[in-house]
Amino acid sequence: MELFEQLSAKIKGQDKTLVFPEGEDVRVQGAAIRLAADGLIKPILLGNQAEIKAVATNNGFDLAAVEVIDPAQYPKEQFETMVNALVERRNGKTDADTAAKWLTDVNYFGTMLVYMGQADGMVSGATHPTGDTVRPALQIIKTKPGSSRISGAFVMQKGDQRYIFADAAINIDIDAQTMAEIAIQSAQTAQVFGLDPKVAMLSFSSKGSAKAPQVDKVAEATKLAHEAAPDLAIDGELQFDAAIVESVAAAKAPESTVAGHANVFVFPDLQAGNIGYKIAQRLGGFEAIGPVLQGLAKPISDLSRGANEEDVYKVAIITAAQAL
Ligand SMILES: CC(C)(COP(=O)(O)OP(=O)(O)OC[C@H]1O[C@@H](n2cnc3c(N)ncnc32)[C@H](O)[C@@H]1OP(=O)(O)O)[C@@H](O)C(=O)NCCC(=O)NCCS
Ligand SMILES: CC(=O)OP(=O)(O)O
Repeated sequence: MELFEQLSAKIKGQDKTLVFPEGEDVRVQGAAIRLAADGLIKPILLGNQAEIKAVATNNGFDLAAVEVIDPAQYPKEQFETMVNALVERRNGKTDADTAAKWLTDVNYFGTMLVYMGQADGMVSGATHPTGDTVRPALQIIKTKPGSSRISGAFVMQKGDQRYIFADAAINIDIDAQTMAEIAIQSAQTAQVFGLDPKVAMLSFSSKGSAKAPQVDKVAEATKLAHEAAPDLAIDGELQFDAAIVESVAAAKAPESTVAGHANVFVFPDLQAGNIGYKIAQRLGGFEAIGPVLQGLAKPISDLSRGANEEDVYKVAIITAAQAL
C-alpha cells in the first residue's frame, strides 16, 4: 500500500481534530473539505467568518462538515480562560495583556486550542512565514520528553524514491550537539515513513578530504550521534555525491556502509538544508512533504507558502497520524 494510503487508513474513523488557522485561504478550505469528506479528520477553520464564507461561495465549496471559529467573535469567558492558560504556561515570561494581544493572531489562537486539548493538532504556514507559524508552538507546546530542540524535516518523494532532508526549516546555525540530535530525530522520522534509516551527515568534505572548522563540526556531530545511538547506521562527514552514489562512495568513503546508500540527509546548517530541499523539489522533480516538525510535544505542522491544496491535504494526514 502507498504511504498516504497507509496513513489515511490509520487515521480514518479516529476523529482527530485539526485546526487550520488560515481558514480564508482557498487551498486550505479545499483540503479541509476533502479531508472531512474522506472521513480522515474533523477540521476547524479559523478566520473572519464572513471572509471564510465568501471564499467558499466563490469557489463553490460546501462548509457544512467544517467547524468555523472566528477568534474575533470568541465568547468573552472562553477567551479569558485561554488568556489565563497561556499566562500560566508562560510561567512569568508573558503577562495577561501580552497574552491577549498574542491571541489576536490566528497562529497563537490555534496553538492554544491544541495546547488546551480542543484540537489534536494544527496545520498552518500556507500564508504565514515559518517563524510566525512555529514560534507559538516553540513557546507554548514546547519539546517532548527526550528532545531538547525542535527541528524540521522534509519527506522527499519521486516514484519509489523516498528520502528525508533535515533540518530544512527551523534551526538556523547549529552546533555539533544540535546536528547530532537532528540526525537521531530524523532517523526516527524516517522509520515513521517506512524507511530503514541510513543517515549521512553532509558537508563539502568526505572523510577528511577538506580541512575547516565547518568540516570538524560535522565529524564531531557524527561522533556524538554514534555515542547517543550506537545502533544507528550513520556516517560523516560526507559530500552529497558520496552519500548517494555507490561508485562515488567507493572512491571517497570506501570503508563506509552508509555512503552510497544513504536515505536520511542531515545538513550542516539551515542555508544548506532549505536550499537543498528546494533544489531537489524544483529542479529534481521531487515532491516535498513537510516540513514535519520533529521533537514537539504535540503535532503542529508548518507548510511552505508555495504549498498547493494537495500538499495541505497530505501534511494534514501526517499531522493527524502523529496525533494517534
Ligand atoms: C524558529 C525561529 C522563528 C525561532 O526564533 P525566535 O522566535 O527568535 O526564537 P527565540 O530565540 O526568541 O525563542 C523563542 C522561544 O522558542 C524557543 N525555541 C527557539 N528555537 C527553538 C528550537 N529549535 N527548539 C525548541 N525551542 C526553541 C526558545 O527557547 C524560546 O522559548 P521561551 O520563550 O519559552 O524562552 C527562528 O529560529 C527562525 O526564524 N528559524 C528559521 C525559520 C525559517 O525561516 N525557515 C525557512 C523556511 S522553512
Ligand atoms: C519550508 C519553507 O521553506 O517555507 P516557505 O517556503 O514558506 O519559506
